[in-house]
Amino acid sequence: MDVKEMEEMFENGMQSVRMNYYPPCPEPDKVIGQMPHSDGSAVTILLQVNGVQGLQIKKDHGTWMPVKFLPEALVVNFGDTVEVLSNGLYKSIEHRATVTSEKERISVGMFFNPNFEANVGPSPSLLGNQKPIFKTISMKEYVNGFFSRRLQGKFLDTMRI
Ligand SMILES: O=C(O)CCC(=O)C(=O)O
Ligand SMILES: [Fe+2]
Repeated sequence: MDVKEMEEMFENGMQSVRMNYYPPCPEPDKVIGQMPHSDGSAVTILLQVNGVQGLQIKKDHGTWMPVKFLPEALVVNFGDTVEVLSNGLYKSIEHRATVTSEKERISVGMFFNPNFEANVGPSPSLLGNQKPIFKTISMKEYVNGFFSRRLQGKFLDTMRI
């Protein structure tokens, strides 16, 4: 991606944090900590605070795979913004959080986003002569759209052409 284009988009970018507390549940199979979703961010960095496993990612065939907890490690994933920017080349991973019957679980997600002057759409410098598969919308519309729906599935599906 053209450096200038990236700088314009991400300089003074919006960062946000979500702190998740999942209490234990006597019947963990009947509940979900966090619904399946992909993040709206460009990049997410997740800290699993207290060593309890619970994050799962959706693999190609729709099967849920646990992400092994590694002490002192961060989990890094792409969100919808990178999938849109790359015109679908890099996928935002769908994930969910499960709970256990024994112990609470705590995680902290840091979300790295474009600034509010930016537009979110396929990057002109990456696109070349490919056909864009996503619409371009303002970051304000993107954030409003993302947060006015349930955290479920992939928000970028609403941007497909
Ligand atoms: O708790 C986790 O492991 C995942 C949290 C998450 O997906 C989020 O906050 O967006
Ligand atoms: Fe997430």
